[in-house]
Amino acid sequence: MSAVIVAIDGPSGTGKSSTSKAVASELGLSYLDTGAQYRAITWWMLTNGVPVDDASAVAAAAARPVIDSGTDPAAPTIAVDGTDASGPIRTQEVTAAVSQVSAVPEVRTRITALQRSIAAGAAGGIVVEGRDIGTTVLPGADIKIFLTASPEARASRRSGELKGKDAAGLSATQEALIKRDAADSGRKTSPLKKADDAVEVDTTQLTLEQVVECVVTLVGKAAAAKAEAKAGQISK
Ligand SMILES: Nc1ncnc2c1ncn2[C@@H]1O[C@H](COP(=O)(O)OP(=O)(O)O)[C@@H](O)[C@H]1O
Ligand SMILES: Nc1ccn([C@@H]2O[C@H](COP(=O)(O)OP(=O)(O)O)[C@@H](O)[C@H]2O)c(=O)n1
Repeated sequence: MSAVIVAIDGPSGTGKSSTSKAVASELGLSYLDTGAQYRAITWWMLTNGVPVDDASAVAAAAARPVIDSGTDPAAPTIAVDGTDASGPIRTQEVTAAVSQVSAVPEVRTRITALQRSIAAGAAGGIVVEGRDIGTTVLPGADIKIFLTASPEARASRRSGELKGKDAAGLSATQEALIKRDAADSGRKTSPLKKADDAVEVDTTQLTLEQVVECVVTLVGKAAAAKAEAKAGQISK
């Protein structure tokens, strides 16, 4: 597989992380979870007493945390100021605050620059998943995929992850998910949006294996087209 850049976007619970990791592992590509980076900066704001509902306070602090993402799809990592943050970034407190923090333009500028430099450094190619990868972060990606699924399917997947510990209940989980999607889609800077040239895959009725197979096929086609275009240029 040549060094393809794959952008996978979509709302929460559509299968972005699971699909991206599996596709990257299967094709020998690096993997970047951009949601984990927004969660990491949000966790830093919360633990450092920055009021997350004050956009100017968040903007003023946006450059302070050092965020480091490991891009091995078999063992992705996220560290903040040298400390492993993979557990704390998944708490309900962070989930509830992340849309507010990620809407602040100074946060997006900083994290977008970090994402672009990680993608540029992935010599063997990379799968980058998030909300604005195809539209803003990597508009020149070799293949863009936009995953969707019904709100019911997404909520039941999220609830299933909590394995009986979904104290809030399925309908509250669905409500929180819809609220976060609305905030992510409605923000001014770089909202959650399908790129015009992205391929939309509705995963509601598909198993994870079927989604992975579909994406692997799409990436394979994009890689072949890229290799062919390159060969054409060389022979000219
Ligand atoms: N097609 C699918 N069918 C059923 N469950 C799925 C499917 N895709 C993902 N899942 C499960 O749904 C949950 C959320 O998936 P995840 O990849 O974290 O979504 P996202 O990154 O879009 O929020 C995970 O527990 C995952 O195993
Ligand atoms: N490229 C991205 C990725 C995530 N995000 C923000 O980060 C949050 C968490 O992303 P995530 O991918 O971890 O969310 P889940 O769908 O996995 O719960 C999103 O709700 C967005 O607010 C973003 O703004 N842009």
